[in-house]
Amino acid sequence: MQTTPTVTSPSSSSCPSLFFHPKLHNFSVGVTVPYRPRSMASLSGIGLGTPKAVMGSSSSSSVTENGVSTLIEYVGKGGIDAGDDLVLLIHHIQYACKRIAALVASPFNSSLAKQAAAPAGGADRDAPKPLDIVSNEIILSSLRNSGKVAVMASEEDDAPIWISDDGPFVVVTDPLDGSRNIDASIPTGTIFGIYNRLVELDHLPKEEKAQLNSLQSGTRLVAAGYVLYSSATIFCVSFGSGTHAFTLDHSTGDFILTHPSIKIPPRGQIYSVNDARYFDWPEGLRKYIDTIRQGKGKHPKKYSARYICSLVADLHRTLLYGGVAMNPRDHLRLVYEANPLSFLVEQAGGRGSDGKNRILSIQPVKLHQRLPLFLGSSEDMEELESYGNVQQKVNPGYEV
Ligand SMILES: O=P(O)(O)OC[C@H]1O[C@](O)(COP(=O)(O)O)[C@@H](O)[C@@H]1O
Repeated sequence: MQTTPTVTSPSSSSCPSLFFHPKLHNFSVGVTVPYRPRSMASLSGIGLGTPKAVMGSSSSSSVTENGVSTLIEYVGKGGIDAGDDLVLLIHHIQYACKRIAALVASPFNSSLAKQAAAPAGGADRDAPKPLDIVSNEIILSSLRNSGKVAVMASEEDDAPIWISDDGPFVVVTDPLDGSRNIDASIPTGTIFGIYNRLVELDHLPKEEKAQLNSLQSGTRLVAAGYVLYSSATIFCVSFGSGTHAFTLDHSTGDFILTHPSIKIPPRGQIYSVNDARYFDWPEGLRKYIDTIRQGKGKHPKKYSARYICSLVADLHRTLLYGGVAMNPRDHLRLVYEANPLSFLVEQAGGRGSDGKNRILSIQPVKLHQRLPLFLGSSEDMEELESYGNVQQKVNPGYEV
């Protein structure tokens, strides 16, 4: 029998002391404490410009006199002023993600990374691993502690969990994506999307309103983000005005704005797909990949392949370098993977599609709905879709 490791609440003394915790630091909404880096020397030369240059013209400055902005300053009153409720929620999400970052990197948790016990009839490559379950518990406890969440819908739970009647937000999440490769220290990530609670559904039974609140269309996202656990821990987020990435400064426990207003290049030179599946692909997708590999597409350069097999990591690279990241079979989930990531890509100037339709305009009908996913540079996406038949219908199930 598989035992689920217990997760202590963030307020317990087992929290790594390195990390900022709202309760321990007497966090109170509305009070903005300017970030004071411990050592400015360690921050010089990281490419942070003047406040205006850092924030772009559409946002008010969220950068302190030191020229450095933390995630919390960015969302707070000195920055985009996302509202006290959302600031508090983001505070708790970033705290949870710092705990997950510590967990996936810890030498003491290698047993947690192992595959879940194989069920009778063979191993299920999609079965949750203990680290998935612990990460889910970490996120859930942070959302509960925020007091700002009505419902959490997670990849790891069969149904959404109703948390609080008066929480203003709904959170959808994949707590630890890419965990199948974690034994080899491959990058992993947390994905989340935030919606407003639909107050018009308040009168419904909990189960029903939990479900309907979680099935909101991606066009209604208030914010979305991912946290990449890799050589750096990166919190990439959008509140509907650009996509911005913050890198964890391990010396202070703060996420520092390092990639303001990310603009995905309109055209890249990289495609990202599991091309061992080539012979299960439809004609259109084969032709597209064959064409760009040979430099015979609209961009007269030979494309390179990169595939980590970890969605957050593959998307992060695509956002920065351009190109297209895809999983053409019905594998990735609309609600807590495709929608939040498409929101981020669109906010960076790119596109998210199932090969035919814009992801954000697809109405979810069930929580764990799967679909083909294509994310990337606008020109690459347009060229890909022009091949028509790019969705992989053959889905035999793959062992690895
Ligand atoms: O086996 P495929 O089709 O290459 O799928 C790999 C994809 O599956 C994922 O591991 C997600 O699958 P899970 O949500 O089941 O963990 C992604 O991180 C990765 O991009």
